[in-house]
Amino acid sequence: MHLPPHPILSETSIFLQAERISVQYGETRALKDVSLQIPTNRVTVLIGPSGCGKSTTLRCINALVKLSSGVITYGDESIQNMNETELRRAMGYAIQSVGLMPHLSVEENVDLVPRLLGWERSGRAERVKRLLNLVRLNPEVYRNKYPHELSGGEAQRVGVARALGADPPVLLMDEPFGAVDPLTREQLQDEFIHIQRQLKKTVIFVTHDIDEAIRLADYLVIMREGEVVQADTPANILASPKDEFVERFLGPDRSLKRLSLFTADHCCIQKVPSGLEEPTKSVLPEDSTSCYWQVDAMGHPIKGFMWVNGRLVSRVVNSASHTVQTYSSLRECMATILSLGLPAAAVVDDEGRLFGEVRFETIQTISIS
Ligand SMILES: Nc1ncnc2c1ncn2[C@@H]1O[C@H](COP(=O)(O)OP(=O)(O)OP(=O)(O)O)[C@@H](O)[C@H]1O
Repeated sequence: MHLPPHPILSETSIFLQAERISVQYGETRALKDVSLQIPTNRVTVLIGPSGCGKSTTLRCINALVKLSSGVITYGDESIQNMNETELRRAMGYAIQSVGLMPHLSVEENVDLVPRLLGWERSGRAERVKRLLNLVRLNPEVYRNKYPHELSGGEAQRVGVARALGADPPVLLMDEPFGAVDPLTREQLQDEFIHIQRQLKKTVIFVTHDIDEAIRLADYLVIMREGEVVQADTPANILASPKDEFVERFLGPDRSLKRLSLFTADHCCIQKVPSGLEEPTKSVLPEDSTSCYWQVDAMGHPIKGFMWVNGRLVSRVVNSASHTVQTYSSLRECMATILSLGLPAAAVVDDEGRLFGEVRFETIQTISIS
């Protein structure tokens, strides 16, 4: 390979790589001598302006497009030489338009690849249930629905569950969260991070959205006109964009974007003043950069307290939009802090119980460091 070794590439094994691949569609050279190494068990995000060759790269990896030259290898084998069953076992594919079979129920859609691979029927129903739970769709509610009965976000979730159907080590995702509103998109990103922490797949993810890319990528590949312009960790790219094109592509708010690189658990403080009762003066010093969190009997936050001009003032924090998860980005933490006007955001666990807090002061230090 002629690519310089890269830290993220040397700390993970490389199983999948493209070596000098080109693709010609008639007069159009969609890919020009692209070399890429995909870090195993990490998320690689391909991004670049429309028509730069992102989807073509993904389709080459899935052997849906014929290479004009070059080779893609998976382990020791050329993708081109793998048969359909081998490919299906190795790679799950989720796309923007979801591509669910309209005449099949949710269960049948998720079960599609395991069934085609001839897996035992007995274990498959259980697997569908587990996958639907994983993408946060209640199997009892959704199993027998048909695609036309789903919202855009629900359909995308089913698409992801289907791509995970046969438990492939590699997941190819082409704008999988493209066709939904920004709030649902953010929710799907959160869930994706949550799932990836558990499953640790080798993911190749195509997106148009630079914020999504920075948030999800371990390894970010910026493409332009059929070529790779820069491939590195998002932190390195934000710190040193290679040229003016990359700089323009990242946009002017690079320090704010850096906050998307970290999640709440990165700087969450767990021992924070909290209790079932409203606070007394003594539990929270007047110059505190922390909050006192009042919780209910289950440990769910109800109110956050802070000092304002010598008075303890409270804000209601009893809904998901008032709190953040351990895997929420610091950018989301910042938004929550600003919208509530508290010095910190309450971090909750999967059951919605108080886990700790992320302080404005800490975020500020990270954003300028
Ligand atoms: N089937 C095809 N036949 C002819 N040209 C194609 C075909 N598919 C893609 N192209 C061309 O190849 C180039 C790369 O397309 P590709 O879809 O890979 O880009 P992209 O970066 O994924 O774009 P977008 O972000 O708009 O989805 C474009 O110029 C496109 O017009």
